[in-house]
Amino acid sequence: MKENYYLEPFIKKEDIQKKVKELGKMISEDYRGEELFLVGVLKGSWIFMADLVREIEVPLEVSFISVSSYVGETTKTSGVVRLLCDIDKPLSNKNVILVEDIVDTGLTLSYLKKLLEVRKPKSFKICALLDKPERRMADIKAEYVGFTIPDEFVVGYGLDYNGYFRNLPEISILRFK
Ligand SMILES: O=P(O)(O)OC[C@H]1O[C@H](OP(=O)(O)OP(=O)(O)O)[C@H](O)[C@@H]1O
Ligand code: HPA
Ligand SMILES: [Mg+2]
Repeated sequence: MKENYYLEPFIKKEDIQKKVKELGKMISEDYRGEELFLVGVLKGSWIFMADLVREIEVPLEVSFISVSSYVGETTKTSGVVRLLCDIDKPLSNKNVILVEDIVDTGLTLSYLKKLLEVRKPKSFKICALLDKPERRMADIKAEYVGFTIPDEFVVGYGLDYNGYFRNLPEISILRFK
């Protein structure tokens, strides 16, 4: 990757951990006595998903779906959501929570909501670590949100730019020089 960028610290590792615990607690209380089927949206949600499931106390299964719309060296969506790999199990009679790293324009989640709701889950909710409401193009809302953030391109904790930075334990704003 070219070195024409710098990272501005934004959300500390400890603050992410605290928020993930809170989300896990909220979800555990809401689904007490029930079972859950969590669907992670690859690749961005994989780290968040791994931490979140360990904070949820109700019995649960995990699956993943892979889609992509931000392709290459860009901070703008292509506007076209591509399904790369589908879930491995039916969703009928499951309490589904779709787990996302970020809701930005909302095009990815709006595509996924339409795709999955026709499979007749018992219930369907969305949990997103980050929400960037200023950029919304589709009418979509997550029921569980970690942090509401301004219109900045962020990386780390699973979020990438051109495939890089997912491994950073904190979330930073990517700025170009
Ligand atoms: O609300 P939107 O504007 O649609 O943006 C959010 C989506 O974009 C990113 O995925 P991306 O297409 O970059 O794939 P990735 O998860 O593999 O990085 C992110 O992980 C969300 O899934
Ligand atoms: O701010 C972002 N960072 C990384 N990936 C993204 N996909 C949508 N918005 C973002
Ligand atoms: Mg991405």
